[in-house]
Amino acid sequence: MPYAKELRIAQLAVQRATLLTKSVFHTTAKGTVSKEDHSPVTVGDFGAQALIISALRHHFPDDEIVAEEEAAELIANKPLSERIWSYVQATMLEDESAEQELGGPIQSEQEMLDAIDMGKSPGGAKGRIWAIDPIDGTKGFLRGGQYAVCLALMVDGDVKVGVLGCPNLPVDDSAPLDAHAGENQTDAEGKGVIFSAVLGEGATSGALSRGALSKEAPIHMKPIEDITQATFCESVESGHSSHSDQAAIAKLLGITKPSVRMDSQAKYGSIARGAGDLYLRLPVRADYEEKIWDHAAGDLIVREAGGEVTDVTGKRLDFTLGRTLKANKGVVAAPKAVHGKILEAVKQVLSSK
Ligand SMILES: Nc1ncnc2c1ncn2[C@@H]1O[C@H](COP(=O)(O)O)[C@@H](OP(=O)(O)O)[C@H]1O
Ligand SMILES: [Mg+2]
Ligand SMILES: [Mg+2]
Ligand SMILES: [Mg+2]
Repeated sequence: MPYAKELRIAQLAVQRATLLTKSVFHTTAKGTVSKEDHSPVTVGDFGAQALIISALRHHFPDDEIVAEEEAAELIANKPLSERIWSYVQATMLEDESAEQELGGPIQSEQEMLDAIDMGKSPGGAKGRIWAIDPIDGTKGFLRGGQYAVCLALMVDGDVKVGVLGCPNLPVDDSAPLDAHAGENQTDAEGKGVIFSAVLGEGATSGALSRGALSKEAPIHMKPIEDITQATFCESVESGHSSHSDQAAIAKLLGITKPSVRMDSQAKYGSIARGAGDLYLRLPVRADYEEKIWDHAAGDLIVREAGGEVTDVTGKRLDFTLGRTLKANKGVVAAPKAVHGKILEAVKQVLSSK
């Protein structure tokens, strides 16, 4: 299979990073600080990013990396840096050979800070570029809701590999779609799923494990016979996508079921495995540029599962333009057969505003 090594390393790296986020979640002080745009970042985001970048550097030292977080804040905040370092040191895959495969532990706090700062590539249309969102849905993570550790490889601006680690989603692809699923379930009861895709090779899901990778199975979007019976997913945060526009679109399509609100790219994973049907992300602000790390893995996983992903104008998401999706507005993801119909409703709602 093409990109077999990249896929395996990405899956192991995502799996290890989720272990760190889970241990941070179980402490009361998550080291939350507010970034310049007033969004939160935690010990979990920084630590997960350090661990993923260290694994990528070990195997693919010449690849570029576009990652969400940077170390500037930590250089000025030594206690926070030390806390992250203690989690990074303590996190390893329980399977020793898998841990070794990732290149072993980061050697020092400084090396950790350096790793965090290796994600500053401007991105673009040329070469091999990894996109990392160490915790997507940080607000969901803090609430005990959904979040995802996200990693994608782009080659010449085309997403080739995508991996999403979703520690709070049920493993079972046929479990009913429920935004609160993870909240009442333990890991032993089957919580934690990893979604993956390689371009042209399909999409899969498997159990997130604490060690070696688990067995995976192919996933597919659910064919929709009757759009009025569809379930659509949207963000929890009304500041990230327009709940009112999404409700108007659903109404126009005759959808009566309430939306399922969940944070993060767990939405892409959920529709890719047929637990939900549609994902609508209508812009709230005309000037917001979606970040590539918020979409690269999910876009590929949904397309490989039989879906179509475009923006609200019907254009494919364009990952060639740098760290943001400058040429796109919003996201409309649906099974291929009905995407055109959904898009018509989106356009109609937007043009009547
Ligand atoms: N005004 C806005 N419009 C759209 N997305 C936004 C936004 N402000 C922040 N976001 C992004 O929304 C992501 C979460 O998506 P969702 O709403 O689907 O859970 C955040 O990722 P992080 O949590 O990684 O920062 C952040 O990048
Ligand atoms: Mg963020
Ligand atoms: Mg994100
Ligand atoms: Mg994030």
